[in-house]
Amino acid sequence: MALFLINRYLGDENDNDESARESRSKALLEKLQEQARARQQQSSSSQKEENPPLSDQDDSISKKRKRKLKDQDTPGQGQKRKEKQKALSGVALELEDKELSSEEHTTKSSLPSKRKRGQANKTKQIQEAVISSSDADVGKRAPKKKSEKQKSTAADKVQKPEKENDEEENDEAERAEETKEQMDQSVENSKKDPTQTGFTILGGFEKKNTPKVQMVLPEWLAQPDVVQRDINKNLVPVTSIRGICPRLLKKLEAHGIQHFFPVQAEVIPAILESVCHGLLIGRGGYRPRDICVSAPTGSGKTLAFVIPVIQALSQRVVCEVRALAVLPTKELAQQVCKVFSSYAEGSSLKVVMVAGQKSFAAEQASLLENRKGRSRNLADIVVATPGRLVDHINKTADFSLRHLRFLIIDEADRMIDSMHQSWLSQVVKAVYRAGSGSDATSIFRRTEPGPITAASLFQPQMPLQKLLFSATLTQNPEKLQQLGLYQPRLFSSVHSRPAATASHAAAVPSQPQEKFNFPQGLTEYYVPCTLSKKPLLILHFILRMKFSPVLCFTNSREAAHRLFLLVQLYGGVQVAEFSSRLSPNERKKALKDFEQGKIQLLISTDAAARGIDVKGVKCVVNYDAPQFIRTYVHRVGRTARAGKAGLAFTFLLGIQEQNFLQMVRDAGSPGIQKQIVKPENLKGMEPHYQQTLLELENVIKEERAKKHM
Ligand SMILES: Nc1ncnc2c1ncn2[C@@H]1O[C@H](COP(=O)(O)OP(=O)(O)OP(=O)(O)O)[C@@H](O)[C@H]1O
Repeated sequence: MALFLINRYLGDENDNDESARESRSKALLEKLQEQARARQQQSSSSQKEENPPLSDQDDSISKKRKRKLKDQDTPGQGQKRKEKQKALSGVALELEDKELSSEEHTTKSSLPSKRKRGQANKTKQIQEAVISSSDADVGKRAPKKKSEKQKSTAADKVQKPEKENDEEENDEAERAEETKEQMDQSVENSKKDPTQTGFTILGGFEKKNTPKVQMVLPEWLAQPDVVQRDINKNLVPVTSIRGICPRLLKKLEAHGIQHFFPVQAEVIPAILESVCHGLLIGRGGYRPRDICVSAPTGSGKTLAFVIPVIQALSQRVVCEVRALAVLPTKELAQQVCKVFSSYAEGSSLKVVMVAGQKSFAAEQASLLENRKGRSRNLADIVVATPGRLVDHINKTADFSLRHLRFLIIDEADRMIDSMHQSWLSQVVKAVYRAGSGSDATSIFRRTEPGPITAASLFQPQMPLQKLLFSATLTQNPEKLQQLGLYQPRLFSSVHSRPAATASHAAAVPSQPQEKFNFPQGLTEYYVPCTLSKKPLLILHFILRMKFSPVLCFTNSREAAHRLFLLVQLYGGVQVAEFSSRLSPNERKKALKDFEQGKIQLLISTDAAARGIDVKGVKCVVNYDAPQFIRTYVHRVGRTARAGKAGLAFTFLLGIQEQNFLQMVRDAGSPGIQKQIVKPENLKGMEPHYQQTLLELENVIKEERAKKHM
């Protein structure tokens, strides 16, 4: 093979006379060897002088390689190899000389050491090429590894036996290891003294204790007007609140209300005060402050806005939309509309609901009437869900909010979460939209409030006052900021958080656990259980413990439906479900039946978790543990309302216990107790329950089949 290469170099590869070619080659070889040896001696002595470490390295590598190959060779092969290597060294040097002479023109200026290093490397490459081909001759070529294929060094272009590759890889690894050690050392040194290496190390790998960002609450959030939690001990006679007309007092009496609850006693006077000089301006001639209320579930927040709004609007002359209450669900809108209507009864005020309970056209007809080509407003107070409200703003011609004085946002934290629907910005736009005709030129024309100047105070403006209510109002200023509140005033029964204000600069830890208030009459329990025993437990609560009516919450409508079917099949319990599976009318009927005591167990999704006021619910069961504390607060708040007593049970799987209990305690629960239901108490129900499970499978199959038909 070596001879073939020489021949090829000499341009004789097509020569067919094998013996002649060989003798010519041998003669040439000997001649070349002579020359090469002389030159090699000359060059190696000068190389050693100039660059000893590199040549030493190369030498040691080639020595190692030779030793290894020698070990692998058979005696005959060894002899052959020696001959070939001899020949090769001569040829290689001849080649080098040729290449170098052409290179010399271009690289004369380069350093001699570089040139010699290049020579040595080339020699090595050619040697390797010849050695590998000789190995191939003796049938020792190993298949190339995938990873090796990817390497694109010059040596790789020539195939190498695997062992040789391995050796090179080892050498590479050794060199890489050394380089790494050197780098590590330099990093260490530079850490101690950056000037030593000349490099500045950016960033640090060690963990630093960065001080936490402290959240500072705005003053109005940190220092609220305190609302007493205990309803029963802080009742205020209705007659002691000034500004409520006799008609309203009579209405209150008719509803059996002689005393205001604490939240009502605080908030009603505050709202009435903002309209004491009429609807145009607030106290002292200034724009009234917005009001935020955070008070426990069932503490009477609805009347806290219904009474003052009706009182404020009772003097109005022309019917225009002056109050708008926005609620997250149809059921809640219906409930609030009912309260407004009952207290507006007997006055000239009109209350209209736009929540999708009726057709769009029917809602339009209840908002406006057309008389002799002129449309007339029919609503003073509109109670709406955000979606339907936006539809009317955009699609109902002449539906105007230009006279809106009160914007009530009930379940405010939930409504903030639905801000992405941009309903609030649409409402605000509609409020300040320029009217037509006399409206546009009127001195009472509304413009969006800007900075207070002499000119802005000169023109009286109808202010838009926002009233926010929730049992779990967020204290996150960023979230509240989305509502664009004007000098807000907070009424809150939550005062367990450390008070901090920008002016006092007292810090509150960032991301603090929000605290909520639980109704005073509520007793909380958790029941450890397994997944399969949950249905038995709920049956046990109603059939054995005689808890009724029970409002039971699941985490999905599918779970609610399955449990409903199971209890129905088991028998002996008046049960209904309440979820988005049902039509609005079916849901309305379920709630009504439950309230009237026709239903013992109402199985619901979180659709009924907020705001729903069903009188007489003695017990709430969290069949599925709620994932969020707000959901828990609202669910358990369906009982223990208006200062009454109530029980809340949460079924907990072993895996849920720790996290759930921690979450409830952190939120400020007065205490959740463990309630164990012994397995023997459920045993008697099990055979029938197993039977029911089999029936349930068939019923579900039938339902599915019907659905796919
Ligand atoms: N002053 C009062 N005296 C007696 N009962 C009252 C009084 N005020 C309100 N209630 C009754 O208390 C119950 C709860 O009131 P309401 O629904 O307004 O509570 P809430 O604070 O809005 O609760 P939630 O946060 O769950 O919506 C209602 O049934 C209501 O009729």
